[in-house]
Amino acid sequence: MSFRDPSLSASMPSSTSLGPLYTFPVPSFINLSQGKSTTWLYTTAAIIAALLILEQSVYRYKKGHLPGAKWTIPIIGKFAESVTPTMEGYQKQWNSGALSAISVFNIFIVMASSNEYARKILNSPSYAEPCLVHSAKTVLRPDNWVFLNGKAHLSYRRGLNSLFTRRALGIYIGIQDAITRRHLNRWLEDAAKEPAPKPIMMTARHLNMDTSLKVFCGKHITEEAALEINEKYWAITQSLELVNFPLAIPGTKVYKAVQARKVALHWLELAAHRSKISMANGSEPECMLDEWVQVLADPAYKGRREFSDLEMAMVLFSFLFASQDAMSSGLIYGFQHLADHPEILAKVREEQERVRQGDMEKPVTLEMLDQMPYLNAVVKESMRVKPPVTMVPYKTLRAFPISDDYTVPANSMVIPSFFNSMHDPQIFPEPEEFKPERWLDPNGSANQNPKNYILFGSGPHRCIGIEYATMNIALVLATAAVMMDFEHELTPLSNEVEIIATLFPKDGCRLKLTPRMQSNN
Ligand code: HEM
Repeated sequence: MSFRDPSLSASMPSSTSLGPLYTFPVPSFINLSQGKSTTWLYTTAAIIAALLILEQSVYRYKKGHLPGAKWTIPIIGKFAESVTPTMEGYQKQWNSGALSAISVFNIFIVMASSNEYARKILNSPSYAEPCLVHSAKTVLRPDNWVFLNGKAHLSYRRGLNSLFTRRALGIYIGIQDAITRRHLNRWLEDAAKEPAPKPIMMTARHLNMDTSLKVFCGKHITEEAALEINEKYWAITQSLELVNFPLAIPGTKVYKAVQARKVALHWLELAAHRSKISMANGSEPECMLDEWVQVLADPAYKGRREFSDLEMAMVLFSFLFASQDAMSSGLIYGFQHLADHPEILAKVREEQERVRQGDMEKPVTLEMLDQMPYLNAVVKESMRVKPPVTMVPYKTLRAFPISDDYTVPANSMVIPSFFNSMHDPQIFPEPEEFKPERWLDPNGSANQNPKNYILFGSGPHRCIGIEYATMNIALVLATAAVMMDFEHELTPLSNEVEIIATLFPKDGCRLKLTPRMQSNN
């Protein structure tokens, strides 16, 4: 029934039961109980109609002149689209205007698709703060540091910066190199047994998870623990829908994700405990936890010194949460782009030969990565074409005058979207094309407009793991390029995008892998 149905509003006054003012003589032939139920029926209908009209009026008022549907679907709004999002749907929304409006379950949402507005939201902490998806607080635990804002966030985050210094990255890269080789060798062994092309979706996710866990915890986490976390983590990814069943009751996605988080936190907490013992016994730092414990013990360190095992575990879990899907997406598209562009893969291999001086077994160091500008351009370009994170939900703390003629109401969701910034044809001519060369010219429009490369966000919540993430994707792609040939089996779904928290090729990127003679290109 439409809320605009005139017969409905016409019947409203006579059907309300607001006391003596509206009492009518009831003919004696009408049975009293039937009369009462009819009155209740009309009353309920009137209330519902009033609420529906109110809902529409509030939506129209908040939307103002922004593009977007004139009316919102009663109660659920664009819920159906948010459950099965498509790139085409998002693109339509982004292209409808630099700011556009939608509503889902009466949450008023403003999408900001231009670079200017996206950056403005990310850099206006007094007006808007990150709110992540609805399930994130339950999955991560509300006391996780990522939910801090303002000064408390700033000072907590400052303490964590020491985990991503060049010195720390120098420790991590050795671990990344070893884990990557181990996994890629396993990929090749499996391919030798079953040579047909197979999707790398889950194997690449496993490689990422294993790398992260070993970088974070080193020898303080067992193989069994790492395997168990990897197996259970998929439940967490699946719970990251924009709107989810709100209660974590058995059977729901959020419940399963919470169980997975409990397992992960248990192992990470144990690892923190072991790291503290190991460092107290005078060991050299071998992973992120060790580095953290050592920094805290440094007499020159000025921040808070005491972190319980659980608190450290929650920080590491926040890193897993922030990185697992984004890094996997970046990696899988990296493989797909290289496989689809053999001429670019050949240039990556040329550079590897040169920097590794023919010794393909030599572990990659930070200094070697510095000498691989082409590889870095490949990684940058691959994530520009298919940005793993296309948007981040923020919420307004108060009315936010985002432009001269529009103010986002308080308590709205406001979503900076990154896709259009990174596909702006003025800055990235032929934006859909994979062209690493555009990053090699320091005077080219890509390098001259760094604000458009908004892949990792901007402002106080900008990604803390940028260097770590890019170096890991670079290292895996470079190692794969020298160890194996990968042939992409193109299917009708290869260029279709699946959105599962981040972007993935719908067919999972089906590769045929064969070992490579390492000395030729
Ligand atoms: C390709 C990989 C990655 C992408 C595309 C990515 C992207 C992002 C984006 C867009 C944000 C939100 C920024 C904002 O609101 O302005 C973010 C935040 C964050 N990322 Fe990443 N990220 C990646 C990898 C990582 C890794 C490897 C880590 C940690 C090891 C990490 C840790 C975080 C954390 C902790 C935050 C929240 C920061 C805060 O609130 O202060 N991310 N990331």
